[in-house]
Formats: sequence, structure tokens, C-alpha cells
Amino acid sequence: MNARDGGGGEGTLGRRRRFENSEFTVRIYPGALAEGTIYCPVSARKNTTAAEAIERVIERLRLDRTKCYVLAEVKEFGGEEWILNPSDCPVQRMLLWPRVALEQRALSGGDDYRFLLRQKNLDGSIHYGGSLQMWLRVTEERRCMVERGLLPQPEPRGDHADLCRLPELNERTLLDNLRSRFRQECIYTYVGTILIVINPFKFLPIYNPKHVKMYDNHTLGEMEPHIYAVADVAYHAMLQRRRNQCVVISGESGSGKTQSTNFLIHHLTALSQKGFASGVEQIILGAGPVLEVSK
Ligand SMILES: Nc1ncnc2c1ncn2[C@@H]1O[C@H](COP(=O)(O)OP(=O)(O)OP(=O)(O)O)[C@@H](O)[C@H]1O
Repeated sequence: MNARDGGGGEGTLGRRRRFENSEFTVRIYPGALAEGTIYCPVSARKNTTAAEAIERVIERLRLDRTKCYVLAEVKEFGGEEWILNPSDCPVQRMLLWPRVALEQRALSGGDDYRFLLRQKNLDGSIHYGGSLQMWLRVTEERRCMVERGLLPQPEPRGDHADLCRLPELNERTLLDNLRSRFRQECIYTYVGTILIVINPFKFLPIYNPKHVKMYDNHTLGEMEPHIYAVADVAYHAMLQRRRNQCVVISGESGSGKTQSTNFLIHHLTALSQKGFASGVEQIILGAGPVLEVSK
């Protein structure tokens, strides 16, 4: 869970008001209700109700509106599910979770705690549609098949990973597409061979060795947009054409140019060393601050 402050303020009252206005990201796992989606991040405040959060998930994942949905809170992997009333506030429930569940969601440890989206039957009973473990296993297997090129890369619902593929291109559709992807934590979007990055200002678990391997030797656009894909194309073009390659990174101050450069260098050194640590990445990164002062 991440909180973004809604404004200034001083003292206890100010801090409390700021907290009341803080926006949190609640991850809602739709399970079998939305194929290919692990979780749907929803922005919520302390007083956002379960009904409102569900409405946002329905909208984002384009779920069947004729069905009735509820949120279930799980505190133990595979354990009992507590169904929230429509007026319950998920953020308030999350604030009772241990710190590890709130702060280290990308790591292990807090992963037992989560909200699931469940379908409610007409008679009021809950349609469970298989266990979460089973569904996560199926999703993981599908993801592996996509990685190996045996299944096509699914596009986030209603979104385009390449703005060139927007059926109608104007400022509004373009910004809507970027916003919608950003809300699903897809910070990268292509415009042909150009990569747009929106600074998430938070750690995303998309820069690990698994991703380095995943983007190794693929043509641009084949996989979900990523800075590693750009680095990969430049690296292989350099090898094939035996010519220097250039990646231009531009943006306003604080937009993430340095971070993007670091990720780029990380991928290039990982590709060139193929697992052999030579310290070259640290040497190149170490030169960064020196080069930046001469900007
Ligand atoms: N991909 C990213 N993932 C997570 N956080 C990021 C990412 N990109 C940028 N950030 C965050 O944004 C901050 C600013 O990014 P960065 O220093 O790269 O900006 P910059 O464009 O190089 O700024 P300047 O032009 O002022 O040097 C980083 O310290 C980091 O916290």
C-alpha cells in the first residue's frame, strides 16, 4: 500500500487532516473473474467504501455489470475470507494489517494479506470459482507460456501498449490511454519505437533478473513495453550491425532520466556479462554523478 499526501498542514490536527486526505493504493485480486489480471490497483481514501472500490474495478477491468460483486479480505494465504459490507472501508481494514503487509508488498512476507473480488449469486451466496492458489498457478503458467512466445501477449483491457495503435488519435485518447495504463502500474508505453515513461515515484517489481531474461533477444513491441526492451534492441543491433547505437533520454527535471539511464545500463551490462559479475556496471554508474555535474 502506498500513500500519497493530499496536502500540507501542521501539528496533530494537520497531520490527521492530511492522513484523512491521503490517497492509498488498494490491490484487488479479481481471480478467475478477470483472466490474465493478477491484481487491479485502485486509488482509495480512508473513507472510500468497498462498493466504490468495486465500482472502480468493474470499470477498469470492464467486468459484467449485470453481476453482483463483493470484496473479501484474506489474512492468511488460502485461509478464511471475510466478506466486506458495501459500506465498509477497505483502507481502514488495511490499516489494521501488520506493517510488512503494507510496506513490503513486492517482497515476500506480507503477501498473505489481500482483497479478493468475489461474485455474489442471486440467492446471496458467494461464488468462489476455485481457490486463489489454483488460479494463481494457472495465471503463472499462462504468463510463462506468453514469455516463451506460445501465447500472444495480452493487452491491458481497453488499453494500447503502443499509442500508434489507438483507433482514434487525439490528445484526449492519448492521455486517457496513458492514465489508464499508469493506474494499472504500466508505466511504459510505446509510440512506435519511442518509449514513454511515466515516473511512478515508487518501487515497482519489474527490474529483477527475471525481467532481464524475459526481455533478452526480442523485437520491440513483442512484449509489454519496458526500458529493458529498448536496451535489448540497441544491444543486439550493435552486435548485428557492428555499429555504435544511441539511446536518447529526455524529459523535464525529476521525470526519471537518471533512473531510466541506470536501468538501461543495468540491462546492457547484464546482457554483455550474461551472469558474470565484473563490476563494470558499478564503474559506469559511478561515472554518472561526474557526468551530471557537467550537464
Ligand atoms: N522507473 C522508476 N521507478 C521508480 N521510481 C522512479 C523511476 N524513475 C524515477 N523515479 C523516482 O523519481 C526520482 C527522480 O528521478 P531522476 O533523478 O531519475 O530524475 P531526472 O530526470 O534525472 O532529474 P534531473 O533532471 O533533475 O536530474 C528518483 O529519485 C526516483 O525516486
